[in-house]
Amino acid sequence: MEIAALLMAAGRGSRFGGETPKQFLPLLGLPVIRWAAESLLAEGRVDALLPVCAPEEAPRVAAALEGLPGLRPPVAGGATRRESVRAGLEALAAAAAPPRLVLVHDAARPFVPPGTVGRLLAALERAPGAIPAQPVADTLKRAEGGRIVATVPREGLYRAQTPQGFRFAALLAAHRAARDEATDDAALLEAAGEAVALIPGAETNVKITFPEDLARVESLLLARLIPRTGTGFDVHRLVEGRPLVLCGVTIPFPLGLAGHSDADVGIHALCDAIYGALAEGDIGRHFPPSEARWKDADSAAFLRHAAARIAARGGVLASADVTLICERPKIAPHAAAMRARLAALLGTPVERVSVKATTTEGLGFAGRGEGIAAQAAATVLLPP
Ligand SMILES: Nc1ccn([C@@H]2O[C@H](COP(=O)(O)OP(=O)(O)OP(=O)(O)O)[C@@H](O)[C@H]2O)c(=O)n1
Ligand SMILES: C[C@](O)(CO)[C@H](O)COP(=O)(O)O
Repeated sequence: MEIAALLMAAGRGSRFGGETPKQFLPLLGLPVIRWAAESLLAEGRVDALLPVCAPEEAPRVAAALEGLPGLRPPVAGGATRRESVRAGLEALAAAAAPPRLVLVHDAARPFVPPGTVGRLLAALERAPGAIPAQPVADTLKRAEGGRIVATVPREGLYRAQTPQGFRFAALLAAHRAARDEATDDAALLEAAGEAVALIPGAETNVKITFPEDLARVESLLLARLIPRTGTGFDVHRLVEGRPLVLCGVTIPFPLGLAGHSDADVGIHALCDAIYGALAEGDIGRHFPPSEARWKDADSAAFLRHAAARIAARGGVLASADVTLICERPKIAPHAAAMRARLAALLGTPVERVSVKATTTEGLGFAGRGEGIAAQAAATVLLPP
């Protein structure tokens, strides 16, 4: 194996707070750690990805990283970041073929700027260690008891980021020799008297430390996403002896809609709009009417699937708008409940969901009360 990467995820996120460690929180629908891993692997240079996490988090890490190329089973971390990295390095050292180079990346840094890994690997041809870093731009003060005691010259000062890259043997030796704590791995190589090169860092390579960092990263990612819009249209016939289910809400009415599933035209049109925005076919492709298991099915399952497809593509639903077309029943009294139900199924704030209705002025099949139609539009923000 040439290049391995340790993905550090054993921290508790005490400065961030909350029940769930920050690296597992959702960021536009995907866990932070998934963004970190995908952006680390995006340049296609890493042969093995070794997550390091608390033992009880192993199932959560495996689920979050499922399907990524080169993924290895998680290694148990320690009480400090240094101990966790050491555990990961020892696991690599015990492998049949230890790597020549190793990258160490924080799972709490979800956005590795493109080109970073290539620049690190190139720098490792000249030095045993290399890290991305940003020059300090603010004036630095040292303070005691809330009072400034000195202004620290900022010339030559940098803020260290990850991923950090190392020749594996050099980093392993530095960790094995380390006696003191260190907040990054470069510090251990420096202490061992080894050269560590700098490559340009980026302001977008944020480490999520405090809650406001998550909001900052979310807006950075949103700015990179591309809006894609899809439309959907569906019609079902009104018949006796069936419940009337529209946009996930059962409405008292003497007739119901006929169909293979529960024939919820609103949800069907919205699913098609979402699949259209994703360019992933239509509802019939995902849930063929030829399959008996969808007979009388609750269409809620179809909409949950469409929402899961958005998340799987790393996207987010920006808006969903459904128009029901019928003379009767009147939709307005039920529109709020329908919006709430659709939003719950989509896992999205209700403000992003709209349900409205129109008649056809008595014209056509809808005007004659033979059936109900629905049209929908959905806009999804997707990574490029
Ligand atoms: N014992 C530890 C501590 C930290 N980390 C990882 O190292 C990265 C950077 O650490 P930091 O931001 O300090 O995370 P936490 O230790 O979780 O945060 P805090 O210090 O606020 O508790 C994170 O991805 C974190 O999961 C780790 O693997 N093992
Ligand atoms: C490794 C690191 O992300 C480089 O900036 C940072 O040092 C981690 O430090 P923390 O104190 O554990 O947040």
